[in-house]
This record gives sequence, C-alpha cells and structure tokens, in this order.
Amino acid sequence: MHKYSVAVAGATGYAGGEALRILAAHPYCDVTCVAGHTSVGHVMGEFAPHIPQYASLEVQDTTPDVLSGHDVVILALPHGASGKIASELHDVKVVVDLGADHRLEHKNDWDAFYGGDFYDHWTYGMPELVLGDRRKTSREKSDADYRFQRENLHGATHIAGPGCNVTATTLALQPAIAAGLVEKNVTAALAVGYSGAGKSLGKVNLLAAQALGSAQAYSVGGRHRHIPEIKQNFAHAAGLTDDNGLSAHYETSQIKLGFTPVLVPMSRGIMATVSAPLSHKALEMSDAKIREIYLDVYAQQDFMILLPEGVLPATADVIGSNAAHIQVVVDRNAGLLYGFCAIDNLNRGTAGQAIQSLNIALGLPEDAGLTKIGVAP
Ligand SMILES: NC(=O)C1=CN([C@@H]2O[C@H](COP(=O)(O)OP(=O)(O)OC[C@H]3O[C@@H](n4cnc5c(N)ncnc54)[C@H](OP(=O)(O)O)[C@@H]3O)[C@@H](O)[C@H]2O)C=CC1
Ligand SMILES: CC(=O)N[C@@H](CCC(=O)OP(=O)(O)O)C(=O)O
Repeated sequence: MHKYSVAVAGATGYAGGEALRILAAHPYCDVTCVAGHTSVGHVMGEFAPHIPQYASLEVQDTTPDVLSGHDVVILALPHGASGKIASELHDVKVVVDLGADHRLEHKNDWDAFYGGDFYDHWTYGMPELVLGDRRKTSREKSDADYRFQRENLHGATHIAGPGCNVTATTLALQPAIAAGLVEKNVTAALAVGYSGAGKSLGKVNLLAAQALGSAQAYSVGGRHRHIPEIKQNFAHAAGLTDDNGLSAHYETSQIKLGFTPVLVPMSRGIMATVSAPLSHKALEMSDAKIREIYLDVYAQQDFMILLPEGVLPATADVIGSNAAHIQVVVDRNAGLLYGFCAIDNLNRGTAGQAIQSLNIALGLPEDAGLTKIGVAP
C-alpha cells in the first residue's frame, strides 16, 4: 500500500505530539521526519514515550531544506513562525499549518490580534463548517441545502488548522446561525484545559500549586485572539460573505461575540457553552423542531455527535477522539438558545481535525487514522 511520507515540525510540542500519536496508527501515512527548536539532536523517545514507534527518530532543525521533499508537512509551530517557513517549502503535496498564520481572511484582523507579518489565508481545515448559501436564505432550509467546508478541501494543497476554542464555539452554535434560529449576538463561555496553552511555561502559569483546584478566566473583554476567527466562521455559516466568498472584517461583522475562556484544572478538553437570543423564527418553532434542525445539519457528519435529548456533553467522553459532542437547549423564559460542545482540544481541536482535512485533500477515507471513540470516565 502506498504511504505518504510526513514531516512534522513542532513535533516535541503538544499539538505536534498529538499529530504524531494519530499518524502512528494512520494506514496511509508514515512519519519520516520530525523537527523542533531547542530539542534538535535529541530523539523523540525523550519527549513522546507514549509513541514507541517514533522513539528513535532524531529531532531535526526546522528549516525549509529539512522539511521539503516530504509528501506532507505538518507545521505545529508557535504563531508567527510558520508563515515564512511555509513560503519556502518545495516538493510538498500538502502543507498543514496548525498555527494561526493562515487562518484569517483579513490583514487588519491579524494586526489587531496577533501582529507581525501577515500571510494570506489557506483552505480552512474544518470539514464540518457550514457554508451558508445566500441564494437559499429566503426559504426554509432542508438538510440537502447545507453545504460544508469539506467541498473546498478536496485536492487542497495548503490547509489552515482552526484554533481549538474556535472549533468548539463554532460547532456548538453554527446550526442555529445557519438556520436563522438566533440573533447574531452571541455569548460564549468556555472551560479550557491547560494543554491548550502548549508546553511553554511562558504563556500561562502551569505550576500545579496554582493550577490545581482553581478556575481562572483569561483574555476577557473582547481580547481573545480567537474572536475574529469565530466571527469569520459564523459569517460563513450565516452566508454573510462577499462575492469573493470572504467574511467582513471583525469590527464591521454583523456577528457580535462576547467570549470568555476559563482555565480549569484538566489536562485536555474544552467545554463550550454558547448562547444567543432566539430569533422571531425560532420563537414560533417548537423545541423539537429546533432540535430537528441540529439533527439535519449534522446528520451526515460522522464526527459530530448530537447527544440524546437531556444528555449534556462532557469532556471526559471525547478525550483522545476526534468527535465533537453537541447538545442544543432552549430556555424560553430567558429567550435564549444554548449550544453546547465538548472536544479534546489537541485531537478534534487541532491534530485530529487537521488530519481529517488532510485525508480529504489526499482523497483518502476521511476517518483514516481517526476515532470517534473517547476515553471515559
Ligand atoms: N495546544 C493546543 O491545544 C493547540 C495548539 N494549536 C497550535 O499549534 C501550534 C503549536 O502549539 P503547541 O503544541 O501547543 O505549543 P508547544 O509550546 O507545546 O510546542 C511548540 C513546538 O514548536 C517548536 N518551536 C518553538 N519555537 C520554534 C521556532 N522558533 N521555530 C521552530 N520551532 C519552534 C518547539 O520545539 P522545541 O520543543 O524543540 O523547542 C515545539 O516543538 C501553535 O501555533 C498553537 O497555536 C492549535 C490548536 C490547539
Ligand atoms: C489554555 C490556552 O491558553 N488555550 C489557548 C488555545 C490554543 C488554541 O486553540 O489555539 P491556537 O492555535 O490559536 O493557539 C488559548 O486560549 O489561547
């Protein structure tokens, strides 16, 4: 069987490590190169003893020469580090960037939330992102009317992996946005595990004495860098794109978003609670009809698990899997629709979703190397 050779840069980090873990069981891929930064010259067994297959691979320097020539390159580098190196790669079939460098459609969004050089956006690696169709908004949608980002991933050569908080927030509410069930005034609160910050001690305080037994909000008040990306996704779901298929800049977006992540003492996982006021259309619908719309949107999406009525998503059920567990709840008294979504930030939120997108790009079975079976409790 033909196997694609894969180089993983940032292999010694959390996101790159999860990519390696998934690739170790991938029937069509073979990791032939790992690259890092401070760990060059060491072997993977020192950083990822849970992946014995790759224990003897030596960590190379992260240069275009080292990475070029492999069929696939996965970049799991800090934000801002992948743009330049990606532009210098050659003889590569597909490049997948797990960082933010190629996610945003607008330079001014990048400048406002990241800074440094801006690189043009790549094909967005979220196969289940709903693409609203403006021509269809005037009448009732049926499941056949929903289009998904998957269609743009076939044959893609450059894929931008979404942010993990972005993934959970988008998947929780996009059916309601796409079907016009809510006003475009969204509030998201997320419980987030520590591995989302990467292994670097600089980003958040990872001291167990301060992390364990404590929950702590961060990047509040409209400052979190995932805000423009989420607005971008909801604009696509709502069909609010221009003639070039692009969303509006985050400041002029019709989508309003309050976004509050809270670090909680768990290693992996994101539990997103995303709400918005019910639209007039939804106020006239039964709860059962609203649930049916969620069922319709995700009916053909194997990794999207709409839980039985009354069962709420829990991070423990998705750890180690590429599944997103979703629930929709209507609060008539408050006039709000709630979308809930639990994911594993490193798997569905990063490496799993990226490899699913890669599979589609290469024409492989979409679920190759992936599982929707979690580790619980
Ligand atoms: N953690 C998560 O849940 C998610 C992460 N991501 C994205 O994935 C990317 C990696 O994040 P994460 O794994 O968490 O981070 P980590 O800090 O855990 O790992 C960073 C990796 O990048 C390498 N590295 C650091 N600086 C450089 C550099 N200047 N040049 C080349 N390599 C470098 C490190 O190598 P070494 O160890 O050898 O120094 C390490 O392998 C980021 O862009 C992040 O936003 C996306 C979604 C979720
Ligand atoms: C705990 C923590 O700090 N989590 C990170 C999420 C990392 C991620 O999804 O995304 P990027 O690829 O955009 O870094 C955060 O909230 O910024």
